[in-house]
Amino acid sequence: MSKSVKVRDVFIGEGLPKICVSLIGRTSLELREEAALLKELPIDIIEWRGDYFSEVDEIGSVIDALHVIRNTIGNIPLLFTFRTADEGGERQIEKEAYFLLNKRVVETGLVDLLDMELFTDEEAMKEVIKLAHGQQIKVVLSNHDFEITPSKEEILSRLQKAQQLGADIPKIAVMPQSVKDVLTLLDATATMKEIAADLPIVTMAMGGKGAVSRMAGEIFGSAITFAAAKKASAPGQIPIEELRNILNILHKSLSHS
Ligand SMILES: O=C1C[C@@](O)(C(=O)O)C[C@@H](O)[C@@H]1O
Repeated sequence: MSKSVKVRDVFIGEGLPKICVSLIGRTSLELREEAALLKELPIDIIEWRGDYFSEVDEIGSVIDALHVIRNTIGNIPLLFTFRTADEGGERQIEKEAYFLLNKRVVETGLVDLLDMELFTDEEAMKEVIKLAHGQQIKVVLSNHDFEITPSKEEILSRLQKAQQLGADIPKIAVMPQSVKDVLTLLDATATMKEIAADLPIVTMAMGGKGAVSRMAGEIFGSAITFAAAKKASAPGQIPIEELRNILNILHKSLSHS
């Protein structure tokens, strides 16, 4: 039985995969409007994609925007992510600025989860993880491959590396070039679930071919699925209401088996 991760009232890794939707506003005003919209939808977690924010270089503006988001979304768990251009994000950032931003966000205590990219400076990353854990913030260590799907062994080794570095939730997103690649991702997910049974993991194959991986997490072992509100934050995301229905259908089938 795998251990779940509790953020506010949400148990990640138990029951249905949790639906996460990204805030991708460029200004504080846009973020407020988006957050108000998301609050009314059947979602479990909100991700703020800080790399979309036009004032992300100004720590003060980031903190102000965080207050706006937190005040708007109430008790919904908030994940902060700065996705670098190297891994499919909106902009590039110096390593030092990346860690400083993540540290400052953690220090506010306004977020519940923090995403950091796996392939970066490990010492600096460990320091932020320690800081986050001191604030009861859970850490997602992620990796994105927008070109290909690595081998099963490589996917497993990346997820395990995330686990060894102290992730509460290891995550990987890959791009399938074929249907077999989707199977590779699902196979790696199911295997990781068996060998790392005490941690929830998050996996997805992006693009149209990979969409099934965003629906079938409860079967194969992925604990969070990212859905699209008005605009997707990655290729292949499914609209929230449709995804919710599919998750419910698969959940029912599993409880009958
Ligand atoms: O890492 C992820 C997953 C994602 O890339 C996806 O494929 O749904 C979407 C991103 O916003 C998020 O940070």
